[in-house]
Amino acid sequence: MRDAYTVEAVRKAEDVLMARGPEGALMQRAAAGLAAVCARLLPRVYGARVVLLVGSGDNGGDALYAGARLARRGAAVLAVLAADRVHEGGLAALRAAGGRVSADRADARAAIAAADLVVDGLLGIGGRGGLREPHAALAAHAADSAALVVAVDLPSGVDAGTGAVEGPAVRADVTVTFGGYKPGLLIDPGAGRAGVLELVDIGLGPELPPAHVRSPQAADIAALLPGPGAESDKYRRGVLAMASGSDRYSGAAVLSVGGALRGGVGMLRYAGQAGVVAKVLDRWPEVVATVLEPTDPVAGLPQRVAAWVVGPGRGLHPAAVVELRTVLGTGLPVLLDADAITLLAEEPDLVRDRSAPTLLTPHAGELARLLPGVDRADIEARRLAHATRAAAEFGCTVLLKGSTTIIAEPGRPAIVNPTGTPLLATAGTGDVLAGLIGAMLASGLAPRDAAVCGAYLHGLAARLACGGAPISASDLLGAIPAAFRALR
Ligand SMILES: NC(=O)C1=CN([C@@H]2O[C@H](COP(=O)(O)OP(=O)(O)OC[C@H]3O[C@@H](n4cnc5c(N)ncnc54)[C@H](OP(=O)(O)O)[C@@H]3O)[C@@H](O)[C@H]2O)[C@@H](O)CC1
Ligand SMILES: [K+]
Repeated sequence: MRDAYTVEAVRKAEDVLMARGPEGALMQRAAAGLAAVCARLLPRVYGARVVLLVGSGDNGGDALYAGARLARRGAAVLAVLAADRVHEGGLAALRAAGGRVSADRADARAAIAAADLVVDGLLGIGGRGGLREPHAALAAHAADSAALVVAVDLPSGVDAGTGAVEGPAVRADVTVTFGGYKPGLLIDPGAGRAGVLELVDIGLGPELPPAHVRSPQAADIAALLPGPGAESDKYRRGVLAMASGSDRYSGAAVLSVGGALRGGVGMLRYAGQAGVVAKVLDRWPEVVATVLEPTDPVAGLPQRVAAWVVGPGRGLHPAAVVELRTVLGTGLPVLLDADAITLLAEEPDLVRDRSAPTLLTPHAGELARLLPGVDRADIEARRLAHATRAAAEFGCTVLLKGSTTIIAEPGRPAIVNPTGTPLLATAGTGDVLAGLIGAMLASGLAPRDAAVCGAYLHGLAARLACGGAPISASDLLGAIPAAFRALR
C-alpha cells in the first residue's frame, strides 16, 4: 500500500522531529536519499552534467545539498537560481564541493539543453498555484531537454494535496519524495507529471497520522481477492443479479454480464427485455435469464441473490425508476452505475435513506448530476475532493471513474487506483467495470474492497490487452483472465 499524507500532516510530523533532533538533520536525510537515487539513474556520476533548478524554499535546499554530494563524486554540477534568495547552507555546501552557480537565463537554457540530469528543486510542498516566472521558463527548458528530470519531493507546479495543475508544471521522469507520499503524486493530473515514484524514509513514520489517501499495490489486491476454495460451489462464490442494458443498448448488457462472469461470479441472474435477453444468452449461455414483462417490470426480478448491479444502458424510462426503487428496497449490496445514477439524481433519498451497502460508480459527468452547483470540469480538476464529498452526502461508497479512479467512503482514507490508463477512455469499458465489481460484491467483499479490486483488475486488463495499442471493451473482457493470473 502506498500511503499519502496531507501537507499539514507532513509539516506537523517534521516539526516534532525537528524539535527533537539536531538542526538540519531532516534535510540532510532527504538530500542523501535524493543524491543516491540520482547517482543510481546516471550511467556514471563522475563527469555527469547535472543542473539543479533551485527555488527560494527548502525544496531548493534539498536540491543544493544533493548537488553537493554529486559534485563531491565528480559530477559537473550547476545550480540555476530562480530566486534572489535561496537556502544559504545548501548554496555554501554546493560551492564548497566545487559546484557552480548561475542566475543568467541564457546560461541556464544552454546548460539545461546539454545536461544529463536536471534536478527540479523549484517548489515542494510550499508551492501554490501554477509556476510563476522564471520557474515556468525553467520547467519548459527542462521539458525540451533530453536530460532525465528528477523532481525533488514533487514536480514543481503540482498541488501536493490534490494533484491539481494550474498552469505550467514540471514533467518528471522520477520523483523522489520524502517521509510519505503526497496525494498529488497519486492523483491525475499531478500523478501523470511525477513519473516513477521513489520514497525516501526520513524518519517521519511514527509521527504521521493515519493516511489521508492510499494506493494499493499488486500484493494488496491479491490479498483481498476472493479465491474459490476447495469446497466452493456456485452459491458460495456468489449469485449476482443484473439489471443492465435494454433493447436499445443491448451491448451494455452483454459487456456488463461479461465483466461479472470474467470476474468470477458463481452464478449470474440477468433480467431484461426479450430482445436483450436473447442477445445476452447468445453471447453468454451460462447466464440464468428472465424476460421482464412490460406490464409489470418488477415481477420477474431475480430473487435469492447476494448482490445487485443496476444501470448500465438500462434507460431512464418510468419502468427503470420502479425497478431502481425495488432493488434499493432490498437489504442487499447494490452497485448503481450509469443510468441508475442519473435517475438517482432525481431521487437522492433512495440512497441517502438506505442502510444496506451501496456503491455508486459515476464518471465525472454523472457525478456532476449528483452534486448540484458543480460541473464536470470542476470534478476533473479536483477529483479527490468531489468523490469524498459525494460519499459523505450520500452516506455510501463512491467510485469516481477517470484518468485516476478514486474510491471514497465516509470515515475511511480515499483509495486511488494505480492501474488506470487513458486506453480505458472508450465506450463500454464502464459496463465491464460494473460487472467486474458486481462479481466481487456477490462474493461477499464490502463495497470499498470490491471497488478497489475491480478497478485494479480493470486497469491491469486494459494494459495487458493489446500491449499499449488502442483497445475495445471486448478486448478488455478478453484480458481480464490475464489480469487475474498476473496477481496470483
Ligand atoms: N520541513 C522539513 O522539515 C523538510 C522539508 N523538506 C523539503 O522542504 C520542502 C518544503 O519547503 P518550503 O516550505 O520552504 O517550501 P518550498 O516548496 O520549497 O517553496 C516555497 C517557496 O516557493 C514560492 N512559491 C510558492 N508558489 C510558487 C509559484 N507558484 N511559483 C513560484 N514560486 C512559488 C514561495 O514564495 P511566495 O509565494 O511565498 O512568495 C516560497 O518562497 C519540501 O517539499 C521538501 O522538499 C525536506 O528537506 C525534508 C525536511
Ligand atoms: K520540486
